[in-house]
Amino acid sequence: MNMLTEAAVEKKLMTPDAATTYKMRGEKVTVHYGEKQALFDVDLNIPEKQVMALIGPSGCGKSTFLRCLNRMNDTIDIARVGGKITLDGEDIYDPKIDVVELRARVGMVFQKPNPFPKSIYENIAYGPRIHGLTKNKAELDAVVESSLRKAAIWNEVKDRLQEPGTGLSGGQQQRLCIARAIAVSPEVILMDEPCSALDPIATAKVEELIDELRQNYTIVIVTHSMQQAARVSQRTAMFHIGYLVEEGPTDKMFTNPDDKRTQDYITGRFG
Ligand SMILES: Nc1ncnc2c1ncn2[C@@H]1O[C@H](COP(=O)(O)OP(=O)(O)OP(=O)(O)O)[C@@H](O)[C@H]1O
Repeated sequence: MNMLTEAAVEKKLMTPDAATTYKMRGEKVTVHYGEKQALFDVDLNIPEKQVMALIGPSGCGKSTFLRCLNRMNDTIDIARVGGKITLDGEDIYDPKIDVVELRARVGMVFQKPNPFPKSIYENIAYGPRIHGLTKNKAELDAVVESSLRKAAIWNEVKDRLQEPGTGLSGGQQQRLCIARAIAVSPEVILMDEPCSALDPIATAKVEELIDELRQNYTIVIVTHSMQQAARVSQRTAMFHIGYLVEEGPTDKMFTNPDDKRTQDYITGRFG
């Protein structure tokens, strides 16, 4: 394939149109924390096998929206979610939905790497074991290895699988947490500022990994770094005080946004 064709194919992949498959759809999503409303009628669809960045000033509702996508807000007593969110067309707030299974399909990686206080091996093996994904030790070993390979950390840990996960560097711990999310074969991976606790070298590795992962997974990432959003995402959604301001191809959002608030935010005028 020549360069031009490759670029055209890439562009097509990156530009959702009528043929785009949306992995998740959010329709009129609202969230209240007690009396306080944190999200107002957010309509936002998540294209399959792309990276979508959620940006906006502190407190605008990015993490709140992210947490709606795998019902993590259910764990906050005062949170109430309204509207509709679907995964492959299925309403994830339907009472029939098994939330544990949903969170395996829509995995999450947090701001601060949070490995279990167990061995590197156990950190990865735990999920497949409780979800009954493997039949025996050999299969479990294979899942552990392939998850660590997909998270680009296998070579660094293969000789120390029985050592504690908490003994790794911050960047390694975050890739371990990504491997742990991958181990239960998710379809979507949610990342809430996954690099904010990492140094620039570890950040670069995680960003490289995110770029590789989008071949197989749908990724939604909350980030405060405009550079990071520009580097890793194909689509960007801008939030402001609980509202979705606009959403579009990352290139366009960073060069020619429709809304002045986006322009102001990406040029550092507020936030
Ligand atoms: N557990 C909670 N209880 C009460 N209010 C909350 C809770 N979590 C978030 N909020 C409020 O909801 C609003 C949106 O918060 P959220 O954390 O989603 O914003 P954010 O854009 O992710 O912010 P940041 O960039 O600072 O992480 C804020 O006003 C926040 O104070």
